[in-house]
Amino acid sequence: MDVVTAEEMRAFDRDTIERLGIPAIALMENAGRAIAEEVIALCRRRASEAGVPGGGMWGAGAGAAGGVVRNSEAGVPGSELGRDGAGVVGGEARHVGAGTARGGVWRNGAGISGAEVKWEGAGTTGGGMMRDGAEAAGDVAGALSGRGAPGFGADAAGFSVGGDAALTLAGAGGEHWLVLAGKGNNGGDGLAAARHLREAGIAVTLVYAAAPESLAGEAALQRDAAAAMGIPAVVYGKDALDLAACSGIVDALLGTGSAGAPRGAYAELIAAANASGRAIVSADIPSGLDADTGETHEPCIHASVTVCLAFLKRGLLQYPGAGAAGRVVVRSIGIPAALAREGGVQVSLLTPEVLTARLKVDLARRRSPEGHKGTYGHVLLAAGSLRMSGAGLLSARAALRAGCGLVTWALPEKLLPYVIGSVPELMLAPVTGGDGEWNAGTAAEVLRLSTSRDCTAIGPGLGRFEGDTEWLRRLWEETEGPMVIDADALNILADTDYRSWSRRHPVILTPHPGEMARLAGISTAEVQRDRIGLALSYAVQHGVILVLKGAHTVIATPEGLAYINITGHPGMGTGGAGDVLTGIISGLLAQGLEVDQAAAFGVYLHGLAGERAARKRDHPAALIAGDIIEAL
Ligand SMILES: NC(=O)C1=CN([C@@H]2O[C@H](COP(=O)(O)OP(=O)(O)OC[C@H]3O[C@@H](n4cnc5c(N)ncnc54)[C@H](OP(=O)(O)O)[C@@H]3O)[C@@H](O)[C@H]2O)[C@@H](O)CC1
Ligand SMILES: [K+]
Repeated sequence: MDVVTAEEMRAFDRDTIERLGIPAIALMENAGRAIAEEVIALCRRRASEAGVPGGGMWGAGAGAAGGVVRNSEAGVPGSELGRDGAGVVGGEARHVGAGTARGGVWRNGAGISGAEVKWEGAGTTGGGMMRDGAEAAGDVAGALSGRGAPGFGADAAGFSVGGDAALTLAGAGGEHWLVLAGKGNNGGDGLAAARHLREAGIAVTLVYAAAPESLAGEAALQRDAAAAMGIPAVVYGKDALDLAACSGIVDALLGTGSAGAPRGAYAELIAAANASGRAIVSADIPSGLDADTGETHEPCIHASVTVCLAFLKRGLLQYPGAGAAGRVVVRSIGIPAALAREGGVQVSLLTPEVLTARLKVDLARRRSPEGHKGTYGHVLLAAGSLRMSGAGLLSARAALRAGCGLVTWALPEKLLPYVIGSVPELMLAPVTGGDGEWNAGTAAEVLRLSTSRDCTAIGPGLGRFEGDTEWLRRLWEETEGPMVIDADALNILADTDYRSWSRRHPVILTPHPGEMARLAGISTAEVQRDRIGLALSYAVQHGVILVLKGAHTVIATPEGLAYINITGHPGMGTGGAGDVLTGIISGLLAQGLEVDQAAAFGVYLHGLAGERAARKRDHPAALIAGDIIEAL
């Protein structure tokens, strides 16, 4: 699934309209319909959660409306893993559930679902929508075909008629939605949605943020169509308005054309919508969100559902924006997906589909029936010091669990008596250093050890020492095969301009945001401001694969491509989890995966294992790094 910037989105809009000749109003109509369908799906979900058959939530719905958000924020029903309920819903997700542990998360509603998920069926969030829809359609067909009447079996009925299930809501009369419309095309999308909601029997009131006369182009056409249908409208600041007096709110104030913090009436409406406690469905992005960076301006809509149009926007994957978007549904509006490929979109969501189709990873990790330990590669790990020997142990064990044939752990010799036997499958290679710390003189020993190894991982628990820059420089320039650099080895790099160092083989850097800040010479807050943008520019400028860890880890390549991972959960913020990731990536490299494959697949597997491990605990916070290894 492609992830775009606002500028890329505008180019694809233009291309579709001008080159393919699809009228802009057709795209807006499709957008409006998609938004209306998701509003109706939300009404159905909360009705079924409240045990009200078919809807009719108005009144009792006040609590339930807010409840969709509050419950998922508390991890219920969003996920037993305590995620914030922010998921991404989209077509490729249908590959997710099949045969992977991801299905478990998915069932809890914190995963990916989407338009196409409807075909996937039971056990998914989207499947819930479809079940409702299918039943509705079936009811109509059943009634019309005479099913149930004596002498007419279902198969005997030769004629049936289905309804427009996704735009049908039983008990719609109990709903009243406000559509907050800005004066741009985002507002136009909301106005188109209002007509479909009205058609479904839902009471709708339009709330214009600006004078309706200020709307232009397609948005003005939508304004006139809504008026011609007699949909009631108020103008903010002119007419009386109580945002709490409704069962839900469509946020169509600002989309990808917005710039900076919401101003004037827009800001006031956003604040009032958030304060209303009602469920909010955002058109394209929550108003107040920076569509590219994920920064949330003050104020920014806190949506229950965001109906993202055509392509996933970067800002919906980056925190805090990802937290403000709620459940994200990516809906097609008639802009061909191929435009993203042709347009050179750099960023993809790391789905199983992307792993197999774009990165050519064998998710099944098939092993040769005649394979032996030599077939699956040998990792050399230079890690651990007296006070941080556990980091080395975790990395080494994770590499073994990731499936490599052999791991040799090079460690200061004083550690040997303490770690010997703790992982019997490991080979230990003590290097000189009486005090349990690394020293500059060990470079030659590590180099000797590395000659017959498939990859080298350096850093977990390494510590800093006199002459460490020259030590790392030698390993960087002289080790054969790919290299993974983590933890203190990253801090060594941060203290020098290593771009002048020569290297014939690829390197993967795995910084957490603090290490990234040191590498890039900026603050951690600046790193987090636009993780995707920073990871991409750093990877390209430094010629490395960069794994920027944290919520939604970014994997960026020197060729300027990035993958955003959404497996994992906040319980994985625990000491040693990064050491485990280094081990997994190294273990995959040793098995012959290319650096981009090993980095992306490693991050993905690490998150999945974290999810599996957390499910075995009473609470995800109880997770420790060793649990992740055992869940691999
Ligand atoms: N054919 C297409 O293009 C398609 C577009 N689509 C949809 O259109 C959306 C993009 O539409 P858009 O480009 O019209 O911009 P949009 O987000 O509605 O806002 C612009 C308006 O907001 C105003 N404004 C800006 N910043 C502001 C602020 N901070 N605070 C207050 N006001 C601010 C600005 O006013 P100005 O400052 O110029 O006076 C301007 O009037 C996109 O997200 C998707 O939903 C889809 O349907 C697919 C087809
Ligand atoms: K919006």
